[in-house]
Amino acid sequence: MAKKIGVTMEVGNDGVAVITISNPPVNSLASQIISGLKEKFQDANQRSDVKAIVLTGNGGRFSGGFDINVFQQVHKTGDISLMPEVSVDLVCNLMEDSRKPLVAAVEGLALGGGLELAMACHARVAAPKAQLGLPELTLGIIPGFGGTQRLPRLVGLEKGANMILLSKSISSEEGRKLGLIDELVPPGDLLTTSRKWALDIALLSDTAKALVHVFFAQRATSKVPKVTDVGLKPRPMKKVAVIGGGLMGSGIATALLLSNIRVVLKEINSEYLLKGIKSVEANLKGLVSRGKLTQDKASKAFSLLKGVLDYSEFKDVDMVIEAVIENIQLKQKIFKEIEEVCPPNCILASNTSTIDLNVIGEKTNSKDRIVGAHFFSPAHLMTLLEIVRTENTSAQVILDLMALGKAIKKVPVVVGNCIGFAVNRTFFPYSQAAHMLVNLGVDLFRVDSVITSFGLPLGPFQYISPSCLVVLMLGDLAGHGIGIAVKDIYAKAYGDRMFSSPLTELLLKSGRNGKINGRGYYIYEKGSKPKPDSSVLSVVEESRKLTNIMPGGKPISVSDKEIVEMILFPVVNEACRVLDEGVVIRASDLDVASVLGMSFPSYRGGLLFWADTVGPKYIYERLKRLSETYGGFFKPSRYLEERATKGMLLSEPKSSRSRL
Ligand SMILES: CCCCCCCCCCCCC[C@H](O)CC(=O)SCCNC(=O)CCNC(=O)[C@H](O)C(C)(C)COP(=O)(O)OP(=O)(O)OC[C@H]1O[C@@H](n2cnc3c(N)ncnc32)[C@H](O)[C@@H]1OP(=O)(O)O
Repeated sequence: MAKKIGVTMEVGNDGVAVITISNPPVNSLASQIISGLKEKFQDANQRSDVKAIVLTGNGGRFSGGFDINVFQQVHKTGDISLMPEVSVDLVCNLMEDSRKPLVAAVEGLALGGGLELAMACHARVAAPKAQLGLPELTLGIIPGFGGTQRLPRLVGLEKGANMILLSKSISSEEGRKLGLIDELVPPGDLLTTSRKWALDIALLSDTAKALVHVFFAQRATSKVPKVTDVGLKPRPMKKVAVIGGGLMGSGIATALLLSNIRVVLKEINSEYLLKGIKSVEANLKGLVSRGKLTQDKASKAFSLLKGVLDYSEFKDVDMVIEAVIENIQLKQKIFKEIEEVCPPNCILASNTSTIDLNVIGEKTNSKDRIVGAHFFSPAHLMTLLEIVRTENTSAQVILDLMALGKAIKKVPVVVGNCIGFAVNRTFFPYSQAAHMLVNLGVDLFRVDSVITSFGLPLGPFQYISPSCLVVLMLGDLAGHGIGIAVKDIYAKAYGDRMFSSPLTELLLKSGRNGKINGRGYYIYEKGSKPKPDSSVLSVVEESRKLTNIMPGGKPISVSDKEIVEMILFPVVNEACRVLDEGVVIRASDLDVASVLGMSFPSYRGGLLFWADTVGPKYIYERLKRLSETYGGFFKPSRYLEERATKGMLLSEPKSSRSRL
């Protein structure tokens, strides 16, 4: 059968034009191939439906280089005009200067002009064991498609010169190591990966879309209807009192001091007060040692701190931030006291992450001044500040706290008052789902590994939601005793969709309280990475016996993708309820909060942006099937069902305004 010679172009639904060289057996660059390439590149650059271009060779070979027969003809005839003009108009103008990204998909071999064409592309994806080289000197010529310039820039001058002067080829594996090849994939994935690369370079990638979304979403958080658009001006916050010098209180105090705000730190006795002051000092020292703060600035900040054991310094404070333990009675007592001792316009804020603010302020007559200032631990480092408003909180107070948040380099996100507010409420199913999977027989270290591969910095068993008091079954980092303390509060509010696992209690009973005492699911030793503690598996087995949810007593078999879905889809589901109840002003606020508060990968755009890329319909159907198998924990929310069935995105604004 006559061999098919030519250059073809196919444009896929993804907008990628695949240009293929066909000239068996080595796809040598004969004159008609070169003219064909010129024509296709011009066409691809002109077509509006083409977003990016992939160049490849037919028959498992990219190209063996320029057609040596032409050289032979020139030798015979002396007619140099037989040499097609290629370097400038093809390689430079049409390829390197292409307005659209151009990726070479290299298989088999790319030699001489073949490799030179590949190097004129913006990136190169190769299959294993491809032969790459510039053997022109074996023909008595030098590389004429720009290879003498591009190869050394890609692999370094020494290696490049060596390859050219010795006509030495390398494999695509070595090319990957040297930077000549950008990604190595199996032959079957070559075109798919090359297309993705081409689109990524075109900045049409999901990653680019996600990060641009987060950029604008973060700026949108400063627009709060009826607060920032009614002509109010924020009042200066020169002196702030922090009640409670524990982990959160000392972190909050540090954040305030770093922005030159005078801080009065109150504790109940001198021992706790000294501890709190030492914690602030340690926070500042830590910043200095990490080069984030000069010693002078640290000393100046520390000089603005005053420790007290009573309210004598409260008479001229602009704001009080309560940061004591999550005890309702204690908080109510404190709020009653500060209402009496503070100026009448002083803002009365609580750092609570769990308790209803209306309950906290129950014994006061200052409902308009009560607000949540929910920091995330470590409070002097984490940038998210949830500003929790009740239906009584005044716009001025919200505006003042937003301004203070910005002044101390936080990203304030205004949210509504419910158990867990926005982030903690949304993410409480995160750890519970992980615990369910482990009780269903899935290896807990695998769960952590899958979730970190998805993009969260730590898995649910090592992770802690940064506010320290967030989700019911906390990871090692916060200490498991805390998680149990808030469990009942969540159970009361969201009991219909919770999974209760004895694993945390069993872990505590076995003397493992997480990083606090060096052992949790992992072993923590100073200076080394946490190591999975295989001895914890006996505790896991005990939990599995108690919950007895493994079908037929046998561990379930799930793929990594299913693990991600079983853990994050319930989180998306709860986010839908948060949207439905108007706890956030807009979906993108929750994206920002998920990224800054839970370290959800920003390159996925935040929780709801990611969910919309997965597709509400798919999420709804998966949760429906999971709820049929595993019960109400996965039951799709009304909002999700509605959006899925109407083909709407989760992030599309509700017709009715949020309750904020
Ligand atoms: C003299 C003119 C003066 C003017 C000079 C001005 C300079 C301006 C230059 C402009 C363009 C320059 C572009 C570039 O820089 C120059 C080049 O690309 S030169 C070519 C570089 N490539 C090579 O040297 C590769 C040579 N080929 C091989 O090494 C091997 O063939 C292979 C590719 C590794 C495959 O090996 P095998 O699988 O063993 O197969 P064979 O070797 O048997 O070959 C099969 C078959 O293909 C023919 N063939 C191979 N390569 C070419 C080729 N590049 N052009 C034409 N034909 C080629 C080979 O002859 C066999 O043919 P068959 O015998 O089956 O008919």
